[in-house]
Amino acid sequence: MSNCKLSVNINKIATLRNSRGGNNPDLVKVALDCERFGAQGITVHPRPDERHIRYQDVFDLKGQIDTEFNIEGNCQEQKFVDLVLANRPAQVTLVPDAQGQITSNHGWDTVKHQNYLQDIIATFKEAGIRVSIFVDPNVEMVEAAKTTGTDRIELYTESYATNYLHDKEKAIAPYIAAAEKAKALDIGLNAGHDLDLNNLKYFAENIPGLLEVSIGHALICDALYLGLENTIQRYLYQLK
Ligand SMILES: CC(=O)[C@@H](O)[C@H](O)COP(=O)(O)O
Ligand SMILES: NCC(=O)COP(=O)(O)O
Repeated sequence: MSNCKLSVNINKIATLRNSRGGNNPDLVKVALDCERFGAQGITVHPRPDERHIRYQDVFDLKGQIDTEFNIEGNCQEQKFVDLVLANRPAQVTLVPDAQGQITSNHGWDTVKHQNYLQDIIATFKEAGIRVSIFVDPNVEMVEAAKTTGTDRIELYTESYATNYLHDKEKAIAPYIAAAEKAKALDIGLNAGHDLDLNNLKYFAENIPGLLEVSIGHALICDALYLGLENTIQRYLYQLK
C-alpha cells in the first residue's frame, strides 16, 4: 500500500465558475465533495490575475477543509505571501511563475535563488506552515534545495507526462535520480503537473518516498465523463 496522498487541485472548478460570474459550481462545495469522495488534500494556485482561484476563495476554503490544504503560488508576489500567512494552510508550495504565464512551466533554480529561498522559506516555517518548493528533476537543484531549509520539494512532472507516451523508462529516469537524492538528504517528496490516469501508476510505483501528488487539469477533465466521485476513486486506485 502506497503512502502517497492525492491532493485534488480545484483551479479548473474556479475557471468554470468564473466564466459566468455567479457561484456555479460552488468551489467550497466541490472541495468538500472531493474530500467526501476520498481526496486526502485540496490544492489551489491563486494567480495575480485571479483568472481561476480568487484570493477570497482561499479564505472561504480555509475554514471548511478538513484534509490537507495546499496553497501553491509565486512568493515573489507580496500579495501571495500575505494571503498564505493570513490563512496558515498545512502546506505552501512555492512556484517561480512569471506574470501572465498560462500555467507553471519550470522549477526553481535553487542555486541562483538560494538566499532568497532561505529567507522566504524561514518566513513561512516560522508561521508553522510546511514548505514545499517546485523543482525540475535535476539532482543539482535537489541538492541545493536542502540548504534552503525547505521541508519538501515538488517535482515538476510535465516532462515525465510528455515523454511517458514515447518511452516511459527514459521519462522517469531523471525523477528516480532526483527522488533518490531527496531521500538521501531527508527532503520530503511531492510531485505534480500533467499527471493523469494513464501515467500516475507507473510514476507512483517507481518513485521512492513519494508523499503526495497534486492533480487538477486531467482529473477535472476525466470527471466530465466519469463523474467526480468515480474519478477520484480511480486516481486513488492508481496510488494503491
Ligand atoms: C504548480 C503546478 O504544477 C501547476 O500545475 C498548477 O498548480 C496548475 O496551475 P494552473 O491550473 O493555473 O495551470
Ligand atoms: N502541483 C500541480 C497541480 O496542482 C496540478 O497540476 P495539473 O494536474 O493541473 O497539471
